[in-house]
Amino acid sequence: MQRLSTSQADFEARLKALLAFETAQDPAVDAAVAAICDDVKTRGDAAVVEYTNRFDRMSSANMAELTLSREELQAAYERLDAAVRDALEVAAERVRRYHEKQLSTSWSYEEEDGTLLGQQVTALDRVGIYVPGGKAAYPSSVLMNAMPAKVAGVGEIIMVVPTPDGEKNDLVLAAAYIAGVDKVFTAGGAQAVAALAYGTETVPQVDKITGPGNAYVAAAKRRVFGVVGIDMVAGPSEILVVCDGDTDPDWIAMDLFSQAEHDEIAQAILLAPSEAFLDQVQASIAKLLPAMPRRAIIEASLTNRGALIAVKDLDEACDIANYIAPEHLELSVAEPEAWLPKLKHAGAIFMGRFTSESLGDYCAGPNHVLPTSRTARFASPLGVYDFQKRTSLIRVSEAGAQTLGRVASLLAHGEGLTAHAKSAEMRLKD
Ligand SMILES: NC(=O)c1ccc[n+]([C@@H]2O[C@H](COP(=O)([O-])OP(=O)(O)OC[C@H]3O[C@@H](n4cnc5c(N)ncnc54)[C@H](O)[C@@H]3O)[C@@H](O)[C@H]2O)c1
Ligand SMILES: N[C@H](CO)Cc1c[nH]c[nH+]1
Ligand SMILES: [Zn+2]
Repeated sequence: MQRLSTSQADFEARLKALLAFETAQDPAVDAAVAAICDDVKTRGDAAVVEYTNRFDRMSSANMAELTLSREELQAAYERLDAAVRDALEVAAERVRRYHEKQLSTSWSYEEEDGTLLGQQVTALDRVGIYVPGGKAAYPSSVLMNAMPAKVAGVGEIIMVVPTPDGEKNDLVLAAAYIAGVDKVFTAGGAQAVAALAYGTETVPQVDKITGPGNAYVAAAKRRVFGVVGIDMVAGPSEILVVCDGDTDPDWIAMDLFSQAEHDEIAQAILLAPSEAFLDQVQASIAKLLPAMPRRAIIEASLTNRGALIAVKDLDEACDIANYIAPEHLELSVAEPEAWLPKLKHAGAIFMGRFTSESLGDYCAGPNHVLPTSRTARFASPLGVYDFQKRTSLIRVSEAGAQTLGRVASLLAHGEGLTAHAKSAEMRLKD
């Protein structure tokens, strides 16, 4: 894991190099994904089955073998250990309650002359949710995608999830059952994204695709955008911890591991105003890492995209945090609220020493599908608003047509658009 300091002359260049890890736009990945998407568009189910067999080491004969019914989801739910099932229910309920606050409603207002202006909010008809499953199974991601869609009132939710070696995860299926997912296909990667976007004999075409995934999933979502909507391109997980030096270094080391264990190219960075504290965290990492079951992934991630960075003070840490615009920002400091006004760019901010990022991953309530790769500069967490859309409403009264007609006519003539002008003028009384 790199040790950096903002006092180094080449710090900026080193930080940029650390952040410039963008495999989602790797030309080789893009080329492979383009071929897969075109093939699925042309050959439908047959291509989805072939790619799924190849990449997930399966031997399905047809799409029916990759289709799960609500009954199978229910059976998985019933097989769960009662304590685990309760935990899933608690998480689902907390996620639902949080997202209900995000629900937008239609509005309108009437002007003095009787003209009405407003906005009608409607839910999407059919969405596809991508649940990653290559290196780990993510029941929590089922909830984080499906619950806001449900709260928004989406008509139909189609889920895709890879099941490498054909191993289905009961927690994933049970989460789909709890969240009210309508159909599940056990396929992942670019082929599943393409199937949702273009539709196949078996997979219904959706209006929007949401959910995180690896570089192949990200490239496929970029590619099909326009045919369908997408939420964002959420890539490998990231954590940035800002610590004042007074948190148990073991806690901080484990928080860094928690995101590093997702992927060899996950990002884990610590900013602290004390070299001595960074030494302690480094020692904790060395002590705790050997016992971690996903040690190889964590080690690779910390080597590829990990750093312990010494800063001058917490003010400087906030400036760097804004530049990094991380998916998750842990503020492990005495008074986290005091620093909030300085922080603009992060997918989610975890405030205080007891708020481990992992609580947000599962059950705090806010969504864990968050902008990565510095896109928190302009993007927001997945939410109910991603499953709703807005339509403008305009009802002009006869009186309103007189005042607005004159304005529109002048502007239309200014643009040289005579039909526009006449259309407004014809409604003028004199
Ligand atoms: N931001 C979030 O909310 C969030 C949540 C959970 C996971 N994640 C991230 O999602 C990612 C999940 O990645 P994953 O790999 O575990 O699962 P995944 O489901 O995204 O990808 C697995 C699929 O990738 C495809 N694939 C693999 N190798 C391929 C190849 N050589 N050519 C073509 N296709 C290939 C296969 O079809 C396979 O089914 C991780 O980076 C993790 O950090 C993010
Ligand atoms: N940290 C991931 C988002 O980057 C979400 C997750 C799911 N399970 C565990 N973690
Ligand atoms: Zn996580």
